[in-house]
Amino acid sequence: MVSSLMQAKEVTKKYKRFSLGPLDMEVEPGIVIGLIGSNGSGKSTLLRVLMDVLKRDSGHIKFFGQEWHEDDVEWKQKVGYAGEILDAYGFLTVGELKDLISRWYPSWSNEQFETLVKRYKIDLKEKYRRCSKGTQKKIEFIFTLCHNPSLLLLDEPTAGVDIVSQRKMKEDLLNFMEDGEKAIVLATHTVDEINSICDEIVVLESGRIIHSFNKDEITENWARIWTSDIGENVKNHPNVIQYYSNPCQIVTNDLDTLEGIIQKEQITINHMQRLSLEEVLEFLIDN
Ligand SMILES: Nc1ncnc2c1ncn2[C@@H]1O[C@H](COP(=O)(O)OP(=O)(O)OP(=O)(O)O)[C@@H](O)[C@H]1O
Repeated sequence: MVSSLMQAKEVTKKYKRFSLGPLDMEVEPGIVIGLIGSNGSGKSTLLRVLMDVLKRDSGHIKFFGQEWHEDDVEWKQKVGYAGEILDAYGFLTVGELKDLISRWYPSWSNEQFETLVKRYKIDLKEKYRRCSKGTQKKIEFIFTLCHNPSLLLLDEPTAGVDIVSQRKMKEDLLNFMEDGEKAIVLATHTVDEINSICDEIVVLESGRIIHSFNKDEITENWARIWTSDIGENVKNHPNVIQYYSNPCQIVTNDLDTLEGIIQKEQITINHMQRLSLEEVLEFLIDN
């Protein structure tokens, strides 16, 4: 088993008014990474650069332990990428698209394709461009799964998808992860997806990774504490994310450390509550 399915080092991409990176990222087997950030923070650009759909300006990217030559296709055949790249083939029916795409993958499974087409109720005779946005998302999702990839890079795969299909997609992603050797990078704005699928969370802001956390660590360490008072040492502590003075309330990203500091300052803790994942994500994206 390779120790790293994808490794990016010092990767950059510059547009006229936006720069991605320099950025390091590693994807290990068995891990689902939720890539989050406000609109325009660079999530799609990052996935496109990783997939070589968009040429990077500098940096190194390895897939499956190797730095591939740009003409090599072997690594691309082991990665499932959903990033709205099928629009150019919109004049084809879904069935014709499948004929085209399947030829490119030696490990393509028609059986799995047929199962998923039934599961998501896709009409193979419909032209791709005539499919609704949500249906196009489902079709792209199906294509990413049918060639037995080891790594999925998914750009908001459930955006615009009906709730029943969203649930099915979540189930399919959890099944995909079952053998513990695969991985997913999932750009998403959906807290429920992060909650139910992701193990790690990477936060992008203005093209840079500003946080990278294990999800369980977040929910253990972030808390809101109501106190009798707030001294300067507490206010200025690096683990205090926000405070209010009336009534005294502190938001921290390290509960153990803050409890120690508060005790040392002889301040009384009146009440304490762990933050929900949603609240923490709002702080991470907003600050
Ligand atoms: N072809 C392009 N030319 C110039 N700038 C671009 C191009 N494509 C994207 N950008 C800019 O790059 C920045 C990042 O865009 P990107 O689509 O990667 O963000 P995102 O985090 O995926 O956003 P969202 O959550 O809205 O999908 C934006 O400021 C966008 O305007």
